[in-house]
Amino acid sequence: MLLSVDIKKAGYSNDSPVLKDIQFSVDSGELVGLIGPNGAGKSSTIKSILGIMNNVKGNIHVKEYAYIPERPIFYDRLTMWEHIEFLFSTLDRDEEQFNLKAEELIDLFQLGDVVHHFPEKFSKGMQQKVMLILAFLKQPALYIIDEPFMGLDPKAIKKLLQLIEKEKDRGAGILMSTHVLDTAEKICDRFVLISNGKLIIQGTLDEIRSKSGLKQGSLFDCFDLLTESESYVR
Ligand SMILES: Nc1ncnc2c1ncn2[C@@H]1O[C@H](COP(=O)(O)OP(=O)(O)OP(=O)(O)O)[C@@H](O)[C@H]1O
Repeated sequence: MLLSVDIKKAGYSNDSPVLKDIQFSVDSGELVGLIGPNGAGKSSTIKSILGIMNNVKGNIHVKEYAYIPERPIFYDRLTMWEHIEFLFSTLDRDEEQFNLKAEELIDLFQLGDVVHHFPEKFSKGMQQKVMLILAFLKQPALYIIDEPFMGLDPKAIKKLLQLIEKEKDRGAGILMSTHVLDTAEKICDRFVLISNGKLIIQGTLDEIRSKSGLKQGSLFDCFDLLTESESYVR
């Protein structure tokens, strides 16, 4: 198991939890989609896993990971290549192979012309590509990816999906939060649906279809139905 989450309660302050009873796991070779409406608690779940949420009750076990945030963050005085060199200095890898892989990824995302520029000055999509390059260079056991599809152009998305497939074949696990349900439906092995800080349902698309009574439904149809009935319960 690369990630196991058992959150009893978590919140930004002690007295008002934003997450309650959230349990799921990610195994080797799996892509798990973390989905839910705005404000459902996806980012808070990810923050709890990263250990940056102060008030978490429960148990979270996580193997070595790379986190790809929705809003990229860089060292403002380092060029893109210096970020790559810095990453190398933290890993125990063969330099020649690492640099070859770096060049391959830079070419793949067509950032060769700006390799010695500061990512701070890049467009949002270019910044996201740099984050992806750094994460895929690290080759961790687990990837935690926060909404990768919003800033990337369609070609970059296709390349990202190919990289994800390769990493799954290597045995990596991936937890990915997203609102892009038609893409999620095609690529995720399982889904964890949260709403109002609670786990509504989890499983494969077929399991979610049968639990929601929509045998032919799309992920969006199931999501729509399940989050609607959730608000009736409240
Ligand atoms: N820094 C914060 N301080 C206090 N409350 C917060 C903070 N960030 C988020 N929240 C609250 O936690 C709840 C869950 O928000 P979260 O950001 O986890 O949702 P999300 O599912 O990631 O939403 P979105 O799809 O809009 O990104 C919301 O009620 C939100 O108001």
